[in-house]
Amino acid sequence: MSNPVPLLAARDLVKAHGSTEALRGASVDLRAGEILAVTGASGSGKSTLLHCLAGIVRPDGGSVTYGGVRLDRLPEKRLSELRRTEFGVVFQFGQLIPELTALDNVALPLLLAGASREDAHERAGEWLERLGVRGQAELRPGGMSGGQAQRTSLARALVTGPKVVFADEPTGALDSLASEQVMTALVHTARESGTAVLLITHDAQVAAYADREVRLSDGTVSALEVTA
Ligand SMILES: Nc1ncnc2c1ncn2[C@@H]1O[C@H](COP(=O)(O)OP(=O)(O)OP(=O)(O)O)[C@@H](O)[C@H]1O
Repeated sequence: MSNPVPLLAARDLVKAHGSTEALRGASVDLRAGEILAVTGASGSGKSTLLHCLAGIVRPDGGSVTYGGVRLDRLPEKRLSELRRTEFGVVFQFGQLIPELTALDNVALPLLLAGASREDAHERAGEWLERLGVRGQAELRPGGMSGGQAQRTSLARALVTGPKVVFADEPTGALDSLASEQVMTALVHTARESGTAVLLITHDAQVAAYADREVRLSDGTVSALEVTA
């Protein structure tokens, strides 16, 4: 393997939601630039694993290490800064801001990071172009198709140049054609920019876009397959 040291590593993660043990000792590695699919039945702990890896929730036990830094031990302020600069996130229902145009949605993370309005809009436009939705730049999310909205969400996740994109069922609400377009755009842009992707899906056709697949079962990683 050219990249033996993982960029992001979870070891023996334990996380409970009330009395439900969502993770019971899950371990997974994500290497720089790789696309990793996390599959498993509903309720097997996929979203909880993503939330722990992305530093959105802290595990009850085990460790999450990113580039040698223990994420699970970082103070909240440093953790949120790291999330903002190193990570991008896409959810099943894009979660774009409904009042803003596609261009403004994608420009927002840059504006929050201190970019000028002109620069943010220029870069946002470039990313919409790369994801094939430049023509929708002035539309609000309500006026777009599901696939266009998801590609806009991908542009927003990628615009800051993250090292990792976390995608939780990004095609879960799309038909198969839109799903294919979103996955093609995600894989192409991630490869081009060297971004690693942790992709949660229950769809085998979507998982087939990944370099590797790990399967969760009852909160532990039960199988590891090389798909490409
Ligand atoms: N906030 C929460 N409060 C209570 N229970 C929760 C919460 N989040 C998750 N759970 C429970 O934890 C377990 C794992 O949930 P998780 O969402 O991580 O699984 P999943 O594999 O992503 O499921 P799905 O494919 O249905 O989204 C499930 O039993 C779920 O009901």
